[in-house]
Amino acid sequence: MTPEAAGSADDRLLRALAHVQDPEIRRPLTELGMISRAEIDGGVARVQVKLTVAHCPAADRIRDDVRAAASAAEGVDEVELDVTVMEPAERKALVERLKSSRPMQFGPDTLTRIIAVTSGKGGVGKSTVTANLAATLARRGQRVGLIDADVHGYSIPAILGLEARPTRVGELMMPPQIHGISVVSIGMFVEGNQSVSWRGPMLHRTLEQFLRDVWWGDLDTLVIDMPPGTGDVAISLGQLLPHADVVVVTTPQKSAADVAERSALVARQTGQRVIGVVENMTGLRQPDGSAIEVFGSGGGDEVAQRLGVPVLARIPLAVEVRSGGDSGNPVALHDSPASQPFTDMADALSDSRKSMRGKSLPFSTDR
Ligand SMILES: Nc1ncnc2c1ncn2[C@@H]1O[C@H](COP(=O)(O)OP(=O)(O)OP(=O)(O)O)[C@@H](O)[C@H]1O
Repeated sequence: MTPEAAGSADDRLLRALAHVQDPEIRRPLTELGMISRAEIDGGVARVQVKLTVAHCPAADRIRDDVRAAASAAEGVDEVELDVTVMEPAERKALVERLKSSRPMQFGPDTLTRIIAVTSGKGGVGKSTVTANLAATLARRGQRVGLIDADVHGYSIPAILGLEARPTRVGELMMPPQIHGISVVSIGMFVEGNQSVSWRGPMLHRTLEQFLRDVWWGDLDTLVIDMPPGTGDVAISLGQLLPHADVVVVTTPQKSAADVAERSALVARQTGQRVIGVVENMTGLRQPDGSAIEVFGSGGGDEVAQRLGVPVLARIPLAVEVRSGGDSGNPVALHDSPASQPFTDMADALSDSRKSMRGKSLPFSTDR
């Protein structure tokens, strides 16, 4: 007899249900108090599920997963499922439990790798690079979170084809998921296509909330799309996440190198570790194999050299990269020549992680 099959029928049913996770909270329903009844009576499994909130976007998935798990339990021929919603006091108790189980989600000893993607100026493809990096890591089976902190140019939801907003469970926010990535964007908190004109303290509080009140679950990597430049958000995130790794995106244009270097220096001043440069919009490949250097050449090397870090990847201009972002299906979701540079970037980041472990770095401000 397998351990699963041991014990009373009700115990067996409960153990089978313990494999079902809440897709947003990413913990077993049994642990979250979401299974309020589980019994087997003459081959009929009667299960009561309590959703955390009414209109829970994950309700259908939870219902299907519970039904499948209960059906698979030994001695079950039929499943009767009753789906209700937690009482406010039950929800409050759950939120308290969740909060106390992770007092500092991304504190200095977090196991989550934090990668902040920054650039000197706008329009160099920082959001495109960030979204495609997140998609590449998610395709590799990583649990990936993405914060779109680009206040004035929030474009991550559009690039990923995401319209949903976070679900509130008491004081916690459950981030919507798309392509296997949990996403929170400043754009999800403003109506329509309005611009955000918040001042520093308001931005700081919002970022703090993203890190504290959003339930990210256990992430392997948290990727952050920073606003271009050296403004309030860069400083706030430097203070909130001094242990983040920073990647600088630039075009090959030499004139872009100065501003790109400045954004990296701000990151360093807050103690963040600049780990490399990504050169985007490198050459436009022609059918004969040659490339037109639309934005010149050498910008990535120039920034990398000044900062003393490697060029992690060079991403050519490609119609597929642009159209993937326009259609909400980033190119990195599929294997193709245009998605290969993002694979290279993810490999280089993983190598940089390995080579950094246990090493002290040549910059006094780096950790
Ligand atoms: N490698 C590429 N090939 C083709 N088009 C690209 C490439 N990278 C980015 N783009 C396109 O360039 C435009 C700007 O990209 P994106 O919005 O990612 O830039 P950004 O640096 O995040 O800008 P901002 O900081 O102003 O929000 C988009 O239309 C995007 O599709």
